[in-house]
Amino acid sequence: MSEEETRVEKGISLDFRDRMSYGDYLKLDTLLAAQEPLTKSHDETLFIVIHQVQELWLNLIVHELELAIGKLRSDETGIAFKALARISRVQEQLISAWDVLSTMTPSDYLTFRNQLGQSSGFQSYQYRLVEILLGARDRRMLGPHKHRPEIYERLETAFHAPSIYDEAIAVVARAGFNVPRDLLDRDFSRSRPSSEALSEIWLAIYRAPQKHFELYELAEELVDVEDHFQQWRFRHMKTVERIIGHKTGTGGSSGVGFLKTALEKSFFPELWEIRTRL
Ligand code: HEM
Ligand SMILES: N[C@@H](CC(=O)c1ccccc1NC=O)C(=O)O
Repeated sequence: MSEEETRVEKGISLDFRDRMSYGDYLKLDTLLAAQEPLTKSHDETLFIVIHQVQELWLNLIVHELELAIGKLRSDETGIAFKALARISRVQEQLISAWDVLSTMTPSDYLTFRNQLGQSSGFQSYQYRLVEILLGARDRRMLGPHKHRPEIYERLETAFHAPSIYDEAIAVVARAGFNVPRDLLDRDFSRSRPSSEALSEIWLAIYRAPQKHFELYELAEELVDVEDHFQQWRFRHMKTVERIIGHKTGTGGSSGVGFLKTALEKSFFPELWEIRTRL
């Protein structure tokens, strides 16, 4: 073994020129060149970084959700649980990022808000994809992505496929519960009303957790993810109120009023509804 090879083996190579380096591997030049404020406003850098960090975490959430959906389908529930637990931890990061953005005051934001034109969070396709993978089925939300065919197709594909909740319900059916056929064989692109039959099944699982431990754990992992999702929505709404009050949004909505109505949406209604009845 040459002297250089021995050094590499010990992890102390001194010659980095033609080897993979930290910056190359992480594409840091690209990553750190991606903060290009449109104004000289000091706080615009914070605004850009917060959004970029959120999009990076959303990317990981999509990656983990797609894994979890596939693993539930093949009854590898342990791997799906691990992915769902990781998603919850990532969501904690997303939620605490609002604390950083809250250091921006209304007057700070108004120094560059005009430059944002009509762009808004409505155009975050990763956020929309996460909602769709969790089970949201509101076709109107695809509209802002029509001009980007590849992204639109990805959203459409997820829109027509079973969500994580649809797959969880199929796991429950395969475990022997009498899930109505119309919940299993259905047009997954349609939202469905809350199902009393499904609530009864979750009630049975929650009343005998030891007997159905895997399903009970699955349900609680899902509740954790929705709980965190709602916390994110709430912190977004409150941060927006704190920064722009009740001004209308750049995306054309009423602003805070719209964000408050989004708080009423639930991905897994039966899992929340049964809690009163236990
Ligand atoms: C100063 C900070 C922010 C303000 C004032 C703000 C304001 C708004 C408003 C008013 C809306 C409604 C759409 C509209 O009419 O514009 C909206 C939607 C949205 N915003 Fe923000 N936002 C801020 C920061 C963020 C950040 C950091 C993210 C993270 C990626 C984000 C993601 C979203 C998403 C995903 C939506 C769509 C929500 C839905 O359809 O339910 N926003 N935002
Ligand atoms: N909707 C915001 C603008 C906004 O927040 C925004 C603009 C451009 C890129 C990302 C944004 N963030 C999320 O809504 C506003 O009405 O001030």
